[in-house]
Amino acid sequence: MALADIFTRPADPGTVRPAASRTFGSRPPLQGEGMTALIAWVDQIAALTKPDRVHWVDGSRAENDALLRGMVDEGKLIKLNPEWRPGSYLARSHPSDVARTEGRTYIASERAEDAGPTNNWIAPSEIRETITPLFDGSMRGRTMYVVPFSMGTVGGPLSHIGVQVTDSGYAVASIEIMTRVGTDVLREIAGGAPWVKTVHSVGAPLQPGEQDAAWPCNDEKYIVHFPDTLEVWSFGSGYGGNAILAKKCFALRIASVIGRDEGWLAEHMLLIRVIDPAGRAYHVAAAFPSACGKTNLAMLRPTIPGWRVETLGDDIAWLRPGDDGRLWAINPEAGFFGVAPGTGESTNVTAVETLWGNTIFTNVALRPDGDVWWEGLTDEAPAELVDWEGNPWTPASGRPAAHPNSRFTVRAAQCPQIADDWDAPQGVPLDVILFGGRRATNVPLVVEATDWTHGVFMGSNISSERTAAAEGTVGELRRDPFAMLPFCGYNMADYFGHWLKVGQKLRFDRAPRVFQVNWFRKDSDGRFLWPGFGDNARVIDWIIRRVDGEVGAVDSPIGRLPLTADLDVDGIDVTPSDLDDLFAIDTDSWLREADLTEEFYRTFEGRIPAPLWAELEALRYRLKHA
Ligand SMILES: Nc1nc2c(ncn2[C@@H]2O[C@H](COP(=O)(O)OP(=O)(O)OP(=O)(O)O)[C@@H](O)[C@H]2O)c(=O)[nH]1
Ligand SMILES: O=C([O-])CC(=O)C(=O)O
Ligand SMILES: [Mn+2]
Repeated sequence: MALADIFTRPADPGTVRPAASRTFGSRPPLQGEGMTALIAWVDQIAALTKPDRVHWVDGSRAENDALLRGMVDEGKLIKLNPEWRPGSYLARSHPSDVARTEGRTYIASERAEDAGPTNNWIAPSEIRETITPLFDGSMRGRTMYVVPFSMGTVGGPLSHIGVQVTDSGYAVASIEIMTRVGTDVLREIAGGAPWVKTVHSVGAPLQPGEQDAAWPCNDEKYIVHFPDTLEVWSFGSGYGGNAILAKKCFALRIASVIGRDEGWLAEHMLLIRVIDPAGRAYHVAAAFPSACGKTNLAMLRPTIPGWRVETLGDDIAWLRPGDDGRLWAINPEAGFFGVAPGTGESTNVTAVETLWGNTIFTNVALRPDGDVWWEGLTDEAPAELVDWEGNPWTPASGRPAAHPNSRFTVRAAQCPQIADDWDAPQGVPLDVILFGGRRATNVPLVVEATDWTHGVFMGSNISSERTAAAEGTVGELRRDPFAMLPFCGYNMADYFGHWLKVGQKLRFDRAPRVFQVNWFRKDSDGRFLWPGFGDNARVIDWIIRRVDGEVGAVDSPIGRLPLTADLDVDGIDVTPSDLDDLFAIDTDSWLREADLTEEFYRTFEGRIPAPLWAELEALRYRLKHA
């Protein structure tokens, strides 16, 4: 018996895994117009990509086990020692395929102005001419998997369905963790539910008898979105956001366009329920750029007594105004694709506990005992490791053992503090929205927006230092409005306008309150001024007390700041002078930021909504007259 058979997955309240009852991988005998259209589309893609086999994925345990076992046999996954990490695997990507490739990511809307200046626009006909020959025969020698998935509970009022065809077993296994996969989704499609078409090929056809690579991919990469026809075509990469098309491609880029047309918002946000010492519950959504702390805040363990956080989502939230004038949110995903480095007992113990088993790790280091390791998991590195590229490693090697963008993929239901109702179809009503980024200077620990429009202005101005989550120079400051710069599927000026419009649908006294936070401010020696992680609960505490009207605030040119006495810093190493530095507002720097905002707004050639220009002028006025 294979090890994979011994270690069964724990009961998972998030999904019902159906039994594999019919011929393995064959198309289920469902009828209906929707099914006919799906079959025709699958046939068409197969005719183009020419796989050896087509496998319809049913999401069953048996199927998943067979897939993973096959990948181990082919050398594509390393099975971890089940004594330490049951049901878990390590994948090592090609060194050229370790992050999203934003330069190769396109929005192919009919009109260039619909994509806007922040996206790589390309004409649909032109890019189809470029990529069709690449997909022609691209799956030769491989299996083409047909993966029906739902974002949000199957059939839920905020949910949306997609189908990914892919020639990557790694992508299939990841989608099975990150979304709800199965025949119940096909039943929805058969019954006429609309669905998004997503096509993925690693772009590495095999000649008969040719030995496959451990991580097949292609130097040429194209991640192309067609918002007008609700399609995604991704070629050449097997990595996360490039290959799990349900995630950034569908649930953000395509969904943002659907949301624009239907009156809701698809956002790069974590989602939590915060419970105060009196037992009152509040819902908080927070938008931070990639690798800026969403997963960490989503799994927060407050260091202040009496407070509790329940996890609802760690990366994506879909927000919709309800009939009650509140803004309702769901997490459309079913798993976490989290950054490994920096995840440890002292920073995010919840994540460490979530990863006990049933996890796919990508590009972390391997221990001699068959478990995994990455920088920050423990204070001290093991004496001997195999690094993410498969080479021997010791602490003296002078390079990281795990890739800085190495990741874990694990089901949400495995998180020890997941909310019981995390997949409730109607979602939760939001009390607070946070915007944040990684800023060594200028941006205070927390500042409150005066109203919705000011909050939208704040969101449109988020900038952050670049991280390893995408290609580019780490540390360089870039503007990342709403943490959506790489993920908004349409013109960002229109997107800002859409945010203003959504605000008008909310009852003014029930709209979420908006705050900007920055856990990453440093002193002149480059030391973080704020301890972060579990102590971020202290900032949340202040925010919740603001929402309840229990504490006042100080008006500043950029928004409302806490009165120093109201921020609970009992028992942490934050001096009064640190606090001054955390909240210092340098007028000249902010005036320069305002100039940069103007420069940024001007790139949209007249499309920025007037209320945001008014906010900018008001900010300048306040700064000059402070
Ligand atoms: N100094 C400091 N670092 C933090 C804090 N929260 C998170 N980090 C670090 O920031 C990095 C990324 O954190 P994540 O929570 O994985 O970021 P994310 O926003 O979920 O990233 P994506 O999955 O790429 O969207 C990790 O190395 C964390 O250790 C904090 O409060 N303070
Ligand atoms: O999409 C990815 O590859 C990883 C991710 O979550 C991000 O970059 O925000
Ligand atoms: Mn994350």
